[in-house]
Amino acid sequence: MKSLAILGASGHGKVLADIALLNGYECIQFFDDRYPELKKIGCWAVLGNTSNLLSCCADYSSVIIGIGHNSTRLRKQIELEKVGAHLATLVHPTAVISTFSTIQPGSAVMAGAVVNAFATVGKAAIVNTAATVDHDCQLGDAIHISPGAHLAGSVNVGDCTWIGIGACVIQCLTLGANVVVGAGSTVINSVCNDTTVVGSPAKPISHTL
Ligand SMILES: CC(=O)SCCNC(=O)CCNC(=O)[C@H](O)C(C)(C)COP(=O)(O)OP(=O)(O)OC[C@H]1O[C@@H](n2cnc3c(N)ncnc32)[C@H](O)[C@@H]1OP(=O)(O)O
Repeated sequence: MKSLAILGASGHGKVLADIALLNGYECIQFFDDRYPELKKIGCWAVLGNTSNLLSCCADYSSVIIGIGHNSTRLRKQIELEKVGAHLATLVHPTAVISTFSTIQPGSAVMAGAVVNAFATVGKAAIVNTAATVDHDCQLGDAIHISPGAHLAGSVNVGDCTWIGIGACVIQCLTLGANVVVGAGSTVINSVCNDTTVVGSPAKPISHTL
C-alpha cells in the first residue's frame, strides 16, 4: 500500500493530500508542530510533530512538506532528507508536464498547471493551480509560482522566490533568490536577490518578507 506522510497540516497540505489520493496513495497521514493540540485536519489524522516524523519516516513510502512558507518548507525537507526519507513529487492529473522538463523531489504541481519543454523545477517547489512555466525556465529550490501566475520562456528564478497570484514575468529575465513578486504584478526587468516588487510594471518596494 502506498503511504504518504505530509508535514504541515495547512491548506496547502490539504491540497497535497487531495493530489496524493489521485496519485494512488491509499494511506495519508499528517504531522504538524501544533501536535498534540492539533490532531485532525479535514478527514486526516495528525499523528505527531516534526521530531516524531523524523523518527518514523521510513514507515512511509514517501513524505512531502505541506508548508507554504518557502524557506521553512526547504529547511524541513533538508531535515527529512538527512534521515533518508523518500520525498514525493506530486503532480495533479490535469497538469501538463513536458517529458523534456524535470521536477525535483518534494515538489508539487497543482491542477491545470503547465510546465513546458526544457523547463527545470528545483526541489520543494510549488507550481500552483493553473500557473504556467514556459520553455527553458530554470526554477530553483523551494520556489512558489502562485495560482494563475505565468512565466514566459527562459526565465530564471532563484531559490525561495515567491511569484504572487496572477503575476506575469516576461521572457529571459532573472529573478534572484528570496524575491517576492506581488499579486497581479507584471515583471519586465530582472530582480535582485531579497527584493519585493509590485505593480505593472513591477517596481521594488522598500521591505522584504
Ligand atoms: C493558494 C494560495 O492561496 S497561494 C497564495 C497567493 N497569495 C499571493 O500571491 C499574495 C501575494 N502577496 C502580495 O501581493 C503582498 O501584497 C506583498 C507580499 C507583495 C506585499 O505584502 P506586504 O509586505 O504586507 O506589503 P503591504 O501590504 O504593506 O504593501 C506595501 C505597499 O505595496 C503595495 N502593494 C502590495 N502588494 C501589491 C500588489 N500585489 N500590487 C500592487 N501594489 C501592491 C501596497 O499598496 C503598499 O503601498 P503603499 O506603501 O503605497 O501603501
